[in-house]
Amino acid sequence: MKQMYFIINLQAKNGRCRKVWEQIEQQLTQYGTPYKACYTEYSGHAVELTKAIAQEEYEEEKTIVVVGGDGTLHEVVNGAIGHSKLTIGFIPGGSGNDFSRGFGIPQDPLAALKLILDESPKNVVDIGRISAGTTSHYFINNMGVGFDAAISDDANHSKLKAKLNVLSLGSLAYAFIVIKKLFTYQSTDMWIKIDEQEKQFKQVWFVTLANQVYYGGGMKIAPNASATDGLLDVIIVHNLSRWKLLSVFISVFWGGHTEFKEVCMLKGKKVSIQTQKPVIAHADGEIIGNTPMEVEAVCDSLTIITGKLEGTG
Ligand SMILES: Nc1ncnc2c1ncn2[C@@H]1O[C@H](COP(=O)(O)OP(=O)(O)OP(=O)(O)O)[C@@H](O)[C@H]1O
Repeated sequence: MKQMYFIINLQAKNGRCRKVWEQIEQQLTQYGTPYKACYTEYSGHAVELTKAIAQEEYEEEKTIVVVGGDGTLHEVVNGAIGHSKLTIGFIPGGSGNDFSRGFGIPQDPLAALKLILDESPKNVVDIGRISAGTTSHYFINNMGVGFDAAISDDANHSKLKAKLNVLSLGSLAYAFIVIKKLFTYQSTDMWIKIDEQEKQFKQVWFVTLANQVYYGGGMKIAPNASATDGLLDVIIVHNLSRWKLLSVFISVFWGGHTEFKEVCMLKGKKVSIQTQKPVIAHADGEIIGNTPMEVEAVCDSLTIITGKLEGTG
């Protein structure tokens, strides 16, 4: 039988992931399912735990189930790269949970566990590789440069958001951060090369490279993205006033932003982003540094347990 490991971030969703894990633990005990539980103790720990599990001496394939948010999954993906005997499952326990939306995983923790225990379809999916200088970084959902990364940066450090999260009002704090950034963020010119085509874009607010449809907690940033097409969807928002940017940002919730002439929707395998001055970037909502960056869709690199994938017909 496959060895099953759980990597759990009890701090996800401001500590409310603990309740999710308690439910899962209870169910596993009821089923008599053997497993090992590993708890993350600090930021970056899930990368180390994943690498250690991958290297454990055990002949059979292993399944690592993440119980937490997209940030914890992001770390597990980065630890799992290059280990072909690992399969990854996910039980949503975070605030955003965009991965579960895009990869057809139920939001209900027990239903997500059932999907894993039923040996549901395993899909080999694409991921994105970001190269900046000598370092490489991987993402499963999306990466972004500019306004949205600046918002993620503020949100990750916001004391107000942490306090309001406890009262389930985290999105109020997020809206406050968006408005603040709307008045302070400075757009910049960028040179974006997609496969062999290079183009200069004036006053770019943000560029998102998406492997799946959702980001920012349910926003349909890339309605046509697919994690199995070998390509990244490239969304460039440029040359518009602060007020129009707000309309674009709001319309992303239902995918209406694609109708704006200032929103350029492209697809490609290799994308290079150069900017007039260094611009902050995120991968799956985690800040990873500044431009310039080279990004590539890496095919067939990760095996995950999913529901029905969007964009696969
Ligand atoms: N024990 C810990 N203490 C503090 N931070 C931790 C701990 N374990 C993991 N982390 C960090 O917590 C951050 C947020 O976790 P995660 O993304 O899983 O939850 P979330 O932010 O609530 O969900 P989402 O990303 O879906 O919105 C991650 O960047 C991770 O590195």
